[in-house]
Amino acid sequence: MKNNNEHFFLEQKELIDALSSKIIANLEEAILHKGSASLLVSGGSTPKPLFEKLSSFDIPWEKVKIALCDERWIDKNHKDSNEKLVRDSLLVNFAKKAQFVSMYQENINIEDAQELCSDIYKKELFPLDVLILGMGNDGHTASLFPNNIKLKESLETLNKICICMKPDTAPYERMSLTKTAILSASNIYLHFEGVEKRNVYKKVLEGANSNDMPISAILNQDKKKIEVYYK
Ligand SMILES: O=C(O)[C@H](O)[C@@H](O)[C@H](O)[C@H](O)COP(=O)(O)O
Repeated sequence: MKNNNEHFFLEQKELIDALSSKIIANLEEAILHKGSASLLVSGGSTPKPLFEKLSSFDIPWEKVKIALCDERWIDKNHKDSNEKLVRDSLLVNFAKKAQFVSMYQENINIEDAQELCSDIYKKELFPLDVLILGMGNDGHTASLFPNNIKLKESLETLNKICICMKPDTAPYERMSLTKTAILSASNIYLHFEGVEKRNVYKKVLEGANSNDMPISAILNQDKKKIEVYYK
């Protein structure tokens, strides 16, 4: 693997302790240097314990803006909404004071919302300080899905920050950061757990095609070093 740093753990607790400490250190450094920080997180089931741990650190969260790498285009109160997950598990404890910047825009067609989301992210969150990606068993990351009609554009565009995609293999239309936007972040983490995902990761290390496994486009590049935390 090109530039990346791997951190393998046998226990979830060890992984969460190590990853959360790194993220908190990045946020504190950004706050020290710029007076504020942005933290971009992913949804799904893996990050919940990490979110809970992060929320327990007593840092100046009022100077931190939190947002999503990708969102399902459903009501904010829907059980599968990533915003709901973040509000319920990260914007609690000390992190209650952080500001959340929504990706989901109510009553707007997802196609029409691409530009609006890009503008909001540019104004509120850029430059991105810390970004955490997850990975699916099919090799998707954020909402960049394999063999999708919009995948090529999402991996190649240099101008767009947000792009919408309708996965063939997962429910709901999604809004996602593009590859360019993801790689613009100063500190990029990939967090995954379990044997199936370790097998996907192995295929990516062997050079899997990014059309089949979009995470390959993030890991197999020379622009940014990715910190990979896994068990
Ligand atoms: O909204 C989403 O679905 C995500 O942001 C997605 O990219 C996620 O990180 C992976 O699908 C892993 O999800 P799990 O942790 O549930 O396996």
